[in-house]
Amino acid sequence: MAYKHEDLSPPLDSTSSPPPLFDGTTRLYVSYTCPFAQRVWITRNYKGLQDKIKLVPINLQNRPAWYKEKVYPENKVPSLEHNGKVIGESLDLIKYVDSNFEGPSLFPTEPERRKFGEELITYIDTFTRALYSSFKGDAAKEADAQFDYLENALKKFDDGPFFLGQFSLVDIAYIPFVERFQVFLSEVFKYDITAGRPKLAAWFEEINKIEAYKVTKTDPKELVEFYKKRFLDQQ
Ligand SMILES: N[C@@H](CCC(=O)N[C@@H](CS)C(=O)NCC(=O)O)C(=O)O
Repeated sequence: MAYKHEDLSPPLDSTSSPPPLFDGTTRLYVSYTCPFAQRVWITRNYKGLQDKIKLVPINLQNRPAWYKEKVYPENKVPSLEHNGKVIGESLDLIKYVDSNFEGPSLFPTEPERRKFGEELITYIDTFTRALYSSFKGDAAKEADAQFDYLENALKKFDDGPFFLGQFSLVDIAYIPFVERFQVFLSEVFKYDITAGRPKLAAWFEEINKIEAYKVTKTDPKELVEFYKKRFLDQQ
């Protein structure tokens, strides 16, 4: 199926009025640069739900007060307005969107693949935390350990280039963070995450061909500036 192109609307800020909340429209609130929101955005795109789930971008730096007051008291993105409720947490949301909407299934049925998929999804917080906290220390050493872990995981099922063979929620959970680490490690530490890791190289190449993901990618220059300030205290 051809990928359906959509124009992205500008983020809503403190001067914007709220959408007509709870009118039966399903809305996915995101920030275009948030890796957690990106997971749900990719899932929605891959399942071809552009017309069923309306994307509502929020400017997190200048947030509309109604977002916390009327939509999501946690005041974070992503959140999903569906069937009169609002739910959050990206890892729960990708499963929710996969199970409750039409489109290709993004989690296998075979028990061994499901179990491995759950393990990899559980590991992701360890993966991201270890890398973020290494930026002020030995980033290359930690990157070696974390990307070797992914390289090994990619060896488990060899009937496709993805973690569970075919493209799944596991790839979607990791890619927003791998995208950012790839850019930052390469730019600041001259570290190539795919060097000596053929499985990871193939995974990264294949995922970068997926239109549903490509349209969600973050601007690398802005990312480097943002991460330098946030993790290295550099202006
Ligand atoms: N555990 C949450 C994390 C979401 C999150 O931290 N989102 C950030 C943007 S990337 C946010 O909304 N931050 C605003 C805030 O914490 O006030 C998830 O997986 O959805």
